[in-house]
Amino acid sequence: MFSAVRRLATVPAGAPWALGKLNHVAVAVPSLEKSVALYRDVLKANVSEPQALPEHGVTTVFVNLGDTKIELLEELGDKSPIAKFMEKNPSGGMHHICMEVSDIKAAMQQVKDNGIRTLTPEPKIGAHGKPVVFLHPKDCNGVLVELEEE
Ligand SMILES: CC[C@@H](C(=O)O)C(=O)SCCNC(=O)CCNC(=O)[C@H](O)C(C)(C)COP(=O)(O)OP(=O)(O)OC[C@H]1O[C@@H](n2cnc3c(N)ncnc32)[C@H](O)[C@@H]1OP(=O)(O)O
Ligand SMILES: [Co+2]
Repeated sequence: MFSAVRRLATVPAGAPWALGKLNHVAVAVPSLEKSVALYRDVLKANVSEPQALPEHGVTTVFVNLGDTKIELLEELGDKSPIAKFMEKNPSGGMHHICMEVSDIKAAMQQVKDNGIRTLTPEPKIGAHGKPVVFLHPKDCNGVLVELEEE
């Protein structure tokens, strides 16, 4: 937590945690292969290898864009959290944004104190091996928000 705080926005005196940069914008897609062809072959972006994350019900590919990323998400398994979204948006669409926080438990407490629902009671380990939590889109202006501890 302490080394991360140095990289993040200045923590105001007395504040237990700080919001950092935009880590990624996630796009749910029907075919990772076709999306990778767009970003890697047409747009010439630096693109990671696919990573299957069965515990999250998705396979991810990261498009590296300097200091931030696009996360491409494809459904994995029969209980994928993006299944309904893909039914509603068969050609894909913007799925969530992910912002960094210096202390995820403190950030969760703060959002809960402000009536914002977290989608799990505890953080999970996300695609970068760091703790992540999602906030309900209905409490965040219609946007699904992921917080990642850095
Ligand atoms: C790889 C790990 C990690 C990382 O490290 O980066 C990831 O990013 S994993 C990504 C996939 N995982 C998740 O998205 C987990 C959190 N999401 C969920 O738990 C669910 O997707 C959800 C947000 C609770 C939605 O559940 P769902 O069953 O799809 O739909 P509902 O119909 O119950 O939705 C309720 C309501 O919310 C609207 N909605 C749903 N998804 C989104 C969205 N992505 N953006 C904005 N709004 C969304 C949905 O339309 C419903 O609204 P109404 O139709 O008005 O009722
Ligand atoms: Co994400």
